Amino acid sequence: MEPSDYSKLIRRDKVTDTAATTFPDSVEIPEGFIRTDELTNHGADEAVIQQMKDSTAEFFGLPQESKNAVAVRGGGFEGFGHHFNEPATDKLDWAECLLLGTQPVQTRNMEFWPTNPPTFRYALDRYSVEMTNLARRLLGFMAADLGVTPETLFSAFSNKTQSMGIHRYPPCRNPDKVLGMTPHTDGFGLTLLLHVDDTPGLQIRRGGRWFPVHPLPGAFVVNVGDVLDVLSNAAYGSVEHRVLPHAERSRTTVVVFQDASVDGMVAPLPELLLKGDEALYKSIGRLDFSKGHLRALAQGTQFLDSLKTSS
Ligand SMILES: O=C(O)CCC(=O)C(=O)O
Ligand SMILES: [Fe+2]
Repeated sequence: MEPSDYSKLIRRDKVTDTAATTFPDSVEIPEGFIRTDELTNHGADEAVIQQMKDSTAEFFGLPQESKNAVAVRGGGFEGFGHHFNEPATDKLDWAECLLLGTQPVQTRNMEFWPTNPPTFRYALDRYSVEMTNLARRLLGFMAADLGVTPETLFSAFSNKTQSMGIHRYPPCRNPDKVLGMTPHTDGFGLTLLLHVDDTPGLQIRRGGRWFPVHPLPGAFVVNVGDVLDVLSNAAYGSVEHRVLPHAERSRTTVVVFQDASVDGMVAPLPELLLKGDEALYKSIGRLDFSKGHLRALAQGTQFLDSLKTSS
């Protein structure tokens, strides 16, 4: 793998359009939305990725009662079902989703890990490790870009929670009437999104407008979450995104969230502040951060705004 390929992702200035996107040349790719469209040699094992895709597609193809074997229970997050329906709008997102905690290994709730298809658990386990490693490679380049030691970012991310959202958005004849996923920013460190098929649907908001992110074969979409936004002291901004359903085709994605914190806190990296940077965010405990993030989502507000030191 060529380091230069990774460093391309980290650029925060103008990134020129590639064939796979619909960003007009004049539009800057949003800060912090570090896309891996040129990065087909990301170093993750293709066989593992393929098995993850195949198992995912097989799982969603099963009859409803099979999928409900791992249905979400009570007020819990993990399991299969309809998550993310916005109480404020009373609208159900046009999606089915399997949510799982995948790392650290000892925190896994295996009752939510499907045994059908029989390859799924194995695929999930191997994919989980590949994504931990891919994130680590990205973090190495981010550290260089931020001017901090790699260990600073590695330790912020190591042994933290990794979770997966495995989504299927069925086709919808009235795509303008519903959303596949409500606008939000991700409430973790780093998000690694794999398109299982080539159906478009993901959009990001920039300057009040929505821009489509088209799937590119063999590439990951890498999204900065709110936690990394704070850790990087706003060098990498998280970006609001949403999913629109497609009129004729279903769309399936596997989304991995790598969490991060420093001594249980979400705060600008001390090493950045030691260099003399002014903290742009207040520090907050990891749990309070989650609560605030969820509350803001329900209210349709931006949680990070409330953490800005200038506000
Ligand atoms: O499926 C997608 O394209 C996006 C999913 C997403 O934004 C999420 O799981 O947070
Ligand atoms: Fe998201």
